[in-house]
Amino acid sequence: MRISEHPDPDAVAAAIADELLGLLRDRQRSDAVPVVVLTGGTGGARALAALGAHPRRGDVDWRRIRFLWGDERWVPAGHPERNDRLADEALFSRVETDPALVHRVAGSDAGLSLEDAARAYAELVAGIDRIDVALNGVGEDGHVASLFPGRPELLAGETAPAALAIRESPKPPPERVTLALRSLNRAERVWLVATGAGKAAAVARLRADAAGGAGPDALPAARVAGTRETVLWADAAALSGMH
Ligand SMILES: O=C(O)[C@H](O)[C@@H](O)[C@H](O)[C@H](O)COP(=O)(O)O
Repeated sequence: MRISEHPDPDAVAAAIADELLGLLRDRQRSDAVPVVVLTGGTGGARALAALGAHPRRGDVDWRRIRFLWGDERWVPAGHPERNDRLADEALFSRVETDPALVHRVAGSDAGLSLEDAARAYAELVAGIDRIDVALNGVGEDGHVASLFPGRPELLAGETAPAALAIRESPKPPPERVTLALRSLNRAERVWLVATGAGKAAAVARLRADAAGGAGPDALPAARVAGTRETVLWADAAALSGMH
């Protein structure tokens, strides 16, 4: 795991936006349609805002980028608590995307059960053959997406569905759809985002878990790793737990 340390949360977001733009531009230069998995949370929101405000956002064709979400809250489409709403407000309002490539999880008002929505998303994700970057905010308990410590979803191995229904989430709202670990781990690059002193304990533990081989009892944030790279984007406060 590479650690990219920055002075504060805005500097972390700016650095992620810079690197992501460069990656998207390089992939499009080789005629690819890059695939990015977005995240919720304040870290994710700041990164999206930095992207949407980036002076070089015009260097990429946003209509030729495929977007997924690492997780989504089971609330109606357009609800303020939706993770895709963060992207709508911070980024998609500033660039032109192709809605057919923006893969939103069904809203709880779509007439599907939570399980059916998770199954539908799993089928969609299973059909995507390459994921370039998966952005993951890290929770204070070391969760990523809606994969929380000690939950059975973490034990679901390679035979698990690509996306899962989550009930009784310790982080409200209680019901969510999340990508499974194995889906996040298909990403070439897994980028973890953690800022603030509140994340210091989780960051210290995830670094130790990752260094120790990230067995089944490791934090969820330690169990995600890109096939090409894993980067922890953090500020000094979140990294303060190791000194
Ligand atoms: O749906 C969600 O809540 C997010 O996807 C979640 O995984 C988030 O990224 C972490 O909880 C970190 O959130 P903060 O960056 O706000 O601490």
